[in-house]
Amino acid sequence: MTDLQTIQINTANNQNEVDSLQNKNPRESVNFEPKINPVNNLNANANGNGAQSSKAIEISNPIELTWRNLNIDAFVKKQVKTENGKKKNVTERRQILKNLSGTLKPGQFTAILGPSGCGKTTLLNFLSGRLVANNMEISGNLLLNSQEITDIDDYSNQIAYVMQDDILLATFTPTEAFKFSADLRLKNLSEQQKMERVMKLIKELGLTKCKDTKIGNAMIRGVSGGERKRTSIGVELLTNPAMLFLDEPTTGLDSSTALQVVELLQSLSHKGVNVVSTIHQPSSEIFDSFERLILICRGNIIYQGEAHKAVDYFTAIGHKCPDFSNPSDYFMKLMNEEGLLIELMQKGQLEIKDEEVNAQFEQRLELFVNSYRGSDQTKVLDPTFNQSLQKNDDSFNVSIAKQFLLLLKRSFISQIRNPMDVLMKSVQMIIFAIATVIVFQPLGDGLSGIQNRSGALFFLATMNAFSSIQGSIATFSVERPLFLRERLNKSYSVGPYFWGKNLAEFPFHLLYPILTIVITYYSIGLNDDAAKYFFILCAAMICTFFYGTSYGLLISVIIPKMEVAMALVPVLVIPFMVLGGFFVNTNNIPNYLKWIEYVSMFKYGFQAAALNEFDTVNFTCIDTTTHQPCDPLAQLGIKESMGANFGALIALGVGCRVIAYFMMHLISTPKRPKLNEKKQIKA
Ligand SMILES: Nc1ncnc2c1ncn2[C@@H]1O[C@H](COP(=O)(O)OP(=O)(O)OP(=O)(O)O)[C@@H](O)[C@H]1O
Repeated sequence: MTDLQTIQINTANNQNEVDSLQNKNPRESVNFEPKINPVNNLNANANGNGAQSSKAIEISNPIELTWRNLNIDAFVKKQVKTENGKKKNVTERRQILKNLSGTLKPGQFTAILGPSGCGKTTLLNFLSGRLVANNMEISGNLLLNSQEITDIDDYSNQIAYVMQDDILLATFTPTEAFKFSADLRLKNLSEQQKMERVMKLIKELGLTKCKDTKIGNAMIRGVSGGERKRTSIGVELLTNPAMLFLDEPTTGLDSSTALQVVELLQSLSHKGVNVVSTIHQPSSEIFDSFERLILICRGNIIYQGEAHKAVDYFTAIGHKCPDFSNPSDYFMKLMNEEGLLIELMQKGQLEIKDEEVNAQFEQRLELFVNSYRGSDQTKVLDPTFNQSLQKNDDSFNVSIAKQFLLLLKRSFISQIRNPMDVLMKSVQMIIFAIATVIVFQPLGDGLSGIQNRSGALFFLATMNAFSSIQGSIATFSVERPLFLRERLNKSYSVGPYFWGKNLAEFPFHLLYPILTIVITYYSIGLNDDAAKYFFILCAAMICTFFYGTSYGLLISVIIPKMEVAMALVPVLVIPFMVLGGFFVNTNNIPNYLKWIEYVSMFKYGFQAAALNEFDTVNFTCIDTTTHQPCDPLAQLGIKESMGANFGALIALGVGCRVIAYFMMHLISTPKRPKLNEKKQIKA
């Protein structure tokens, strides 16, 4: 690498630096020397030495992102009263971002600040290609290295996004999380190169101390909040993105951890990454580490430029930040109606009305917007880079087969690393099985024998169906954010995830039903004429469990919130149970409810179990209606054969999984509003 290519970027306004970047071969990798590297300092502390680590982050194609006259409107429905006093639904256009122009340059750390609801997240999500909404209209121009583009998503392999919440697999360590991401996304590197990159990144991010500690969650004790955030950032840095977006990365962290994270972002920018972050309530130390600052107020930019010049700028327009106070706190007060109200009250205006405060705030905002538009800040927003960038090809990084193997392995490891989960479910099943033994043993003979056997078998089917549905909802609901994040990253396709997950969970889906039958079968005295009856009941309960997990998976894919899905379980399951052939004789079910009976996992599970049980057991009782020996199967109204019951359980289970698979596709490819596409809105 030539000296010219090893550049320290501080501000891209320096024309020499811009020229050198533009003239270099785009395929060649530039290793941006950090001006300061607090992460290495962190490292040095963690490792007890000051050795400089070699760099894992090398930016090959710097990205400069520019937007002009950007307007984002949302169409929202609201109710209004008509002249005759009636209520009417109308659709209102609400301006979220108002004619914004701006630029984000490589080698800079830009912070976006503004009060809640001002449009920070909307801007960040639009610029990163993550804006998801079907009620938005967007107009304006978007330029990437001076080239007009229509969709930033076409360049998503050069852009990374770190969400506000750290969505990581709790049972994995930072090393494993990085390695998994590297295996999926870095197909051109050998195993050794991938491992080297992972280890370098761990070092650069100051994660050496906790590299083999589980990431953890509320249930599993794991790494600290700051380490988790740095792991989240690291997972996105593995692909050497030229641009990094972060949504409120310091939220929920204590001040010193937040500062460490911001210092990490600063050091990344010094390596050439274009770092952009929304930040909530930065301390003055954090504010000092911003290079560029964008202040947004009610959808308008009111400051865009070097962060350290912001205080002087606002002083010049009549708003001096008091000495020794945090500039970001002061700006937040300026951009907030409540801030103005406090100001007015401090000046003795105690009786001021809300409308008056709002009017004064509007005046203040107008002053800010006009001053900004007339200032030098708007004169330096033109693009300065013109190095061409390659669009993504649509292929995944590794083959579908490799994705499947990696996801299968991860799912399996995640299951066995969660012994508490397996233990809790097993204990639950054991308790239910013991309860069955206590209640139903001995089963007896005659009419009561038939009743007890039917009851015991229906209880076994119910136990397996309920626990499988609830377990499946809990599993996917917890995994859902991770699945969505990885899908947004284009890490893998839905198929490998789906098959990997299903296959990894399969052994556990055998374990629970077998456990219940092993405990109950001989203890309560079910059909012991031949061993095959034991195995057939096991198979019937496994198929019931399979259908239950499939149905639970479908519920959890359709209903995003686990609490809601769990709360709805009784409504979504009890009808199947009531019409499952035990409580109501199948001959008595009205036609319009028959469809519930036909898809009931309780019905087929119970019927298969009953056919198995009553195949050979003879009862010493006489049916009072027919005056014939009792025929339990006829009494229960069972018409389907054993094969039909097994077939129905498997077919319905597969059906639910197929629908769940397509729903997974749907939820992980959300609709994004297109730039300059007019929206047809019904009045
Ligand atoms: N799809 C949408 N439909 C209607 N209004 C929306 C939509 N998305 C965002 N908004 C509104 O746009 C405004 C800006 O939202 P945004 O999430 O960008 O704010 P923010 O500055 O990030 O706020 P916070 O700091 O609280 O997250 C808010 O008033 C929000 O209610």
